Amino acid sequence: MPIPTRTRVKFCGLTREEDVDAAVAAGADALGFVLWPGSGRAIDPERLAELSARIPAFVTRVGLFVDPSPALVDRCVAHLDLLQFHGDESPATCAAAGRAWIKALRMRDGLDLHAAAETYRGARALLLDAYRPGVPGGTGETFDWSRIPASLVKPVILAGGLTPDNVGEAIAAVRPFAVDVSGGIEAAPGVKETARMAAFLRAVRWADDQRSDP
Ligand SMILES: O=C(O)c1ccccc1N[C@@H]1O[C@H](COP(=O)(O)O)[C@@H](O)[C@H]1O
Repeated sequence: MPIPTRTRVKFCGLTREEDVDAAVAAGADALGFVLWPGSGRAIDPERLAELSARIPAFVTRVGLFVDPSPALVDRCVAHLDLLQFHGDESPATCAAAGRAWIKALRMRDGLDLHAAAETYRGARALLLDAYRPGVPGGTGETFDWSRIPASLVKPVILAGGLTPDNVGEAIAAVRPFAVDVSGGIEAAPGVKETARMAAFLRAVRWADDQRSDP
């Protein structure tokens, strides 16, 4: 797929009205809500409905799940534009709700991204995150970006330990379709910092301006 000249930005793990409003005002393309109860950033479907209702058109509302029950997805889906799966979900499970979806892959040794892109060909993109055994994501850790092949057939959303300080380098190295950040814009789990969100977006725009793609 063509490399975008503007890297899309998703802020994930929002739990507060003021952070949603600040993220939209700052210019985020997508906002993520963690619907996995094991996370310190988790919200329930009722809270999702409240926060999602504040988000204007053209900002994508993303729900993050880890091996969810069909009932949980059912209760959330009306408030979401896109589903993000971080567990061991099969392609059929990801597609079952009838919403657009993306699949998160943790970069454990031996992962074949070309094969995964084929397996999850129904995904709108692959989100690549760091691997820590026993933790489904959101670790705040980076991984070796040189492991990402340039020729993947799916758009890449780069995640894992991104911050305002390293996202420019990450974009230069990977040229992803989008970047996704949670811990790198937080004061505490689920509590975002407006200044860090703005700094992250500035760093992305600066990196985009440096690009010299054909
Ligand atoms: O944020 C969480 O708590 C979380 C829990 C389970 C799976 C994924 C989770 N977050 C996602 O992980 C990546 C990287 O996060 P970070 O920037 O390293 O903190 C990102 O996609 C988050 O949405």
